[in-house]
Amino acid sequence: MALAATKNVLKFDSEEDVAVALAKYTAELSEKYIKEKGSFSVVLSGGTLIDTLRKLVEHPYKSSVDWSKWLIFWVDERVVPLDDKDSNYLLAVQGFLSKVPIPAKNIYAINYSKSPDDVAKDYEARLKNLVEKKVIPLSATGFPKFDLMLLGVGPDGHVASLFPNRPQRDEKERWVTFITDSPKPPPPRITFTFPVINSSSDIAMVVTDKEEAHAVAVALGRIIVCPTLPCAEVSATKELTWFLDKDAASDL
Ligand SMILES: O=C(O)[C@H](O)[C@@H](O)[C@H](O)[C@H](O)COP(=O)(O)O
Repeated sequence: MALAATKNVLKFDSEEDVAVALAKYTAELSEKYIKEKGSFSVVLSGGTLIDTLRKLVEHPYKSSVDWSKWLIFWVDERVVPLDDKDSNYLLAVQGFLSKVPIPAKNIYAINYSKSPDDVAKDYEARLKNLVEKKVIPLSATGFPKFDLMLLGVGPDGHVASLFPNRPQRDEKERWVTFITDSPKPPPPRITFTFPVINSSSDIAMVVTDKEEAHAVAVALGRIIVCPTLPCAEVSATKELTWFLDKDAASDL
């Protein structure tokens, strides 16, 4: 029988404390997974997460983490050129990836010059190829199993680009899907689906804003809404860890 995954809720006085704890957590998982399996697959989101990761590119982690073994993916991406101000790739390059020596071939940006549907299909095909080559393992659920996903939550309770009142949150077959009417701009995006997100080994939900306090309270079962919010549907196969500052935890 599979053991139930652990859920941790960590509350901190300030966003700065969240950043310190998130860097330590990520560096420790990096060491653990590289020891166990020779690589560390990390899935990024956009938004404030990249800034909250800032301590990871500072001493001591900048030199102690084995960046050569990291593989980088995006849980969601805006379908815009990679040098567009709205690109999650550009955000991550500027705030994180340009500061550490992750090999360029290990950074899986989208091929953006197609329709959103085709961009999603292309990203999914590339993931399938990595699974075939055993770069990314397949989970028992039949979906790829990433080591760590770093997710933010929107004020409306979205995660990745899975929004309330949009059908993408119910997708059960595709690994990567698309949206052309995202309520959060810009409208065209691709996103991992829940079966992929919930097949991850570890997930960190990083929330540092008062605006998201209601969504956090729903996700952690303190407030019930029907239907529930996408952020309440996230689960990990090993550990789901919430990193909250005082503001984000204020409705708990
Ligand atoms: O493309 C994006 O914008 C994101 O990936 C999105 O899912 C984000 O993580 C949340 O909207 C939280 O954003 P904040 O951290 O900025 O609140």
